[in-house]
Amino acid sequence: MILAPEECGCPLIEEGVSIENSPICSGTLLFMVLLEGYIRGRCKIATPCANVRSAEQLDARYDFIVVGSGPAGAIVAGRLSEDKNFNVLLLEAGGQEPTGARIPSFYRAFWSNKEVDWDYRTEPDNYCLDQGDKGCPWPRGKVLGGSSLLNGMMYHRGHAADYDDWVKLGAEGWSWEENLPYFDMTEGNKEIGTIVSQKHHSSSGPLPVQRFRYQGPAVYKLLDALNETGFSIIADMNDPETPDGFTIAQAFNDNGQRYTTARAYLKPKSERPNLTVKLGAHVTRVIVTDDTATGVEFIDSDGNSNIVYASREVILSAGALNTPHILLHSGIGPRETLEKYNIPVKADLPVGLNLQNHVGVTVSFILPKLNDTRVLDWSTLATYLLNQEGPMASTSITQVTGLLYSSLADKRKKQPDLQFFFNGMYAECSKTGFVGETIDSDCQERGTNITANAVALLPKSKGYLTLQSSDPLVSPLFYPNFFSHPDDMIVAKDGLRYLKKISESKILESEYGIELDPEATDECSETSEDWSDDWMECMIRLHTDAQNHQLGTTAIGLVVDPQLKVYGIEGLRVIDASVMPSQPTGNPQAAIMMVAERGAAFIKDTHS
Ligand SMILES: Cc1cc2nc3c(=O)[nH]c(=O)nc-3n(C[C@H](O)[C@H](O)[C@H](O)COP(=O)(O)OP(=O)(O)OC[C@H]3O[C@@H](n4cnc5c(N)ncnc54)[C@H](O)[C@@H]3O)c2cc1C
Repeated sequence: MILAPEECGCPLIEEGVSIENSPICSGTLLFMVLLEGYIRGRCKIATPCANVRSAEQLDARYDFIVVGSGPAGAIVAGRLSEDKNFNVLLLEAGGQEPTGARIPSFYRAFWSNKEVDWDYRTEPDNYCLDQGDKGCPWPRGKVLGGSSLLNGMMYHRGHAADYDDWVKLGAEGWSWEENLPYFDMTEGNKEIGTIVSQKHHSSSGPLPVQRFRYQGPAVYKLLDALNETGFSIIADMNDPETPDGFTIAQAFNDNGQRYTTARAYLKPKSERPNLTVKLGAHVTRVIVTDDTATGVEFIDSDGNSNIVYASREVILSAGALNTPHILLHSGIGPRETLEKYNIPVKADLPVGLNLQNHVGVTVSFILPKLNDTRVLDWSTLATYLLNQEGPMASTSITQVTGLLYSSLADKRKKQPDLQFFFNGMYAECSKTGFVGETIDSDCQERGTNITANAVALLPKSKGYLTLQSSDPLVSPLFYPNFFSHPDDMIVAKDGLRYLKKISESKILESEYGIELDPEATDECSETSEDWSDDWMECMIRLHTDAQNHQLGTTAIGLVVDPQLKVYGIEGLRVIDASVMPSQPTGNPQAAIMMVAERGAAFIKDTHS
């Protein structure tokens, strides 16, 4: 490993998965090996003194056991351990945060890497047909920081009407006004007064939020094209006065790096002796004795089974796909499922049902007037290493997003039901680091490839997850039932009509010569006219965009009460995306963090 000649204050430990063999940049490439060494050797990026370390030994008993260190679990463990009287254990199945994941432009680099991604897939049905019969990919972080280590970092609180919908679904006390102070508790916005207003943001929370340090010409060209097409360009998608339009999103990042809740809320043991973090601890079940959760069972990284007890509460924050899995193996779930797998029933509850996710469609375009060359090279790397600036400090055109109304939306509610994303031109891979290296050497004439997504934010289709084995280490089965409600298809097609308009912009035509990518559209274009109704349906089935915003699997009112306590079981709460009764209309991490702050406050109120 090549170390920078800086003094870090703590030893630089080589840990966490490397980007060298990332599927985005397949093969071991000398340039990427060198880059990995440079990144790990930079104190400002590796921050060895601030990192949380995994405990070697555990006590037999803690006051609280929190399962999962994603956006929710890290906040719960962090907040509870602020009280010196509480002894808190945080168990996380995954390992240390890879240093490379801090680089915004590498945000896709760890997807499908089984060392940091649960790498789930839905059961095959009539969607995501471009995946063959493999279902839709659902990346999920299995690592300190959870899915906030794999995500696009966009900061969005959703709209007031989203939370009014929660109240209607039984989440008493969870209205927009009641949630606002908890949104504020998490957010450390660094652009108040410049990009966004104090009225809708807070600067006092521990999680830094701001635009990426780098935008670049492609981002501004795209915004010009959107403007030309007639869409509003807004400064802040969290401002209720400008609910629809396109913007450069603010994101969870600081000093040119991704910032996870684990990094913001969990402290090294030296700073917080009452907080113990154990990595590589895969929790298999909650131990329930006489209707009370008394501890958990987990398998450690050596494959040994362990039990650890909780004097006060067990809190499940393993995410919307894994929390219900743990509950089912603990005997909490639909009786029929539990009996099928000979799991003694502790509480007959609809765990795993009500699975919801945003869903839409991906369209690929080529830009023949733009050379198919890599953004990452020696000069980009040098800029990043010196000042954490340049293309590596951003997610390229992915930082642009938009919220619009479909034909089915009720505009009076100021709750846009379509979101748009763009992908491509990332500084994420290079073989040699030479300026001008082409991406696809067989097809240099083709031009740069980008994709755009239109996503339904209030889908009416609901799915479920269930067990496929009595072995808790075997993943559950996911049946999202995408587009089972016909309205969702109408909304997705409206989204495609917007994308058509955008792709016809004069700016995109004159600057880039934009056209549909025949490789990704031919299958539909052979049977129907481009952008016709049939073509759109074909595209939606083939190139389904199954988002990563799963929630609702242990919803308030169904499985937990409004204080997030599991019905019928003492000492057990769920605090993560699972409890959200319906979708926020936007990226959900900010809302999940709000849920975590509220959940931690409920626990403190109960036990202080
Ligand atoms: C690719 C991708 C892009 C996204 N982009 C955005 C975005 O730009 N903005 C946004 O707001 N949201 C985004 N999201 C969504 C957001 O990241 C998730 O909704 C959020 O991370 C969920 O938080 P959580 O705490 O509920 O669960 P998770 O983040 O999934 O965390 C759960 C944690 O629990 C651990 N765990 C699970 N099972 C066990 C077990 N049995 N034992 C021990 N530990 C366990 C996991 O390893 C994980 O660390 C994206 C998600 C993905 C995957």
